[in-house]
Amino acid sequence: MTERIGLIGYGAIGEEIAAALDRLGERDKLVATLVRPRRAAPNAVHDAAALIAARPDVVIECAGHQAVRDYVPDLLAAGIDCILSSVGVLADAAMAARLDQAERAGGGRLLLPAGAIAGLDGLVAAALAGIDTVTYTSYKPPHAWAGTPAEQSIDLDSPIAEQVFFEGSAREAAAAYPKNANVSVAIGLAGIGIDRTRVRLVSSRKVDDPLGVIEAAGAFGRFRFDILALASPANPKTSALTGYSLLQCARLGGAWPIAKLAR
Ligand SMILES: NC(=O)C1=CN([C@@H]2O[C@H](COP(=O)(O)OP(=O)(O)OC[C@H]3O[C@@H](n4cnc5c(N)ncnc54)[C@H](O)[C@@H]3O)[C@@H](O)[C@H]2O)C=CC1
Ligand SMILES: O=C([O-])CC(=O)C(=O)O
Repeated sequence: MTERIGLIGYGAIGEEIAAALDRLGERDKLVATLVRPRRAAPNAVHDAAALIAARPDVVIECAGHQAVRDYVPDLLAAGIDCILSSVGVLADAAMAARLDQAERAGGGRLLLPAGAIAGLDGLVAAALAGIDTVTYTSYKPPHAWAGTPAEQSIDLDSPIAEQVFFEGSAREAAAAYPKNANVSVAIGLAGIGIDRTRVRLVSSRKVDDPLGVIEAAGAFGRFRFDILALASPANPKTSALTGYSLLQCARLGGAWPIAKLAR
């Protein structure tokens, strides 16, 4: 079991992880939290060097795509395993190559857990058996899409029950919606790739919390996963399940359904 955990970011997910460690009686495992100056957090540090100096076995990133770019290559190069929430950053091929290179140079593993969704194990198995199509549809209430490019496509205040405002590949979804479509890339990497995985993003008045639907079909048969995961109380964009997926990945030393198995 992992004894020393570091965090990058102390927002909705970071606070949920710290609270879960408290409930488990494992708070001492949180050896450093990388936050912006003046942000209070358990064992707060403010740069990658200080995080590395705290000697975590594993670091959980829950801060966003830019934080991955800024810190994760150095951590991997220092031999530290990194668990990403912001899996969508791998939609940027140059960044994915940089992370691969840092892994090879330093020995730290880049771990990509299921986050807000479920079913990666089925996708990984089906990828071997043969999958023809994978579609991920993300339904979130209108306010969860505020501050995203959805505002340029649709009127979020409209009384229309459901508005599909994006249809495209997982790569396109993750690049355009970095705070809402990270799981598209986890699904893509587990299954038929991020360019062949289709994504639909929907502003829906029929749900109060994020509803993710994964549908896959092929030589293996077909399956459908519906995940109605309650939104984090602190962030309507984020399913509260996410932090627990990241934390279990850390606690189990990376032995958790991870998208990267299939790459
Ligand atoms: N894989 C998945 O299933 C999901 C992934 N995510 C990812 O997790 C990220 C975090 O989500 P939440 O906790 O809900 O967001 P949040 O906005 O509540 O918290 C993010 C925190 O990170 C901090 N932060 C940002 N850049 C930083 C930096 N460079 N250094 C230190 N701190 C920094 C912010 O100040 C904020 O406190 C999202 O941006 C998204 O990329 C979110 C939901 C699901
Ligand atoms: O939490 C969710 O429902 C999914 C999400 O935001 C993401 O994939 O970035």
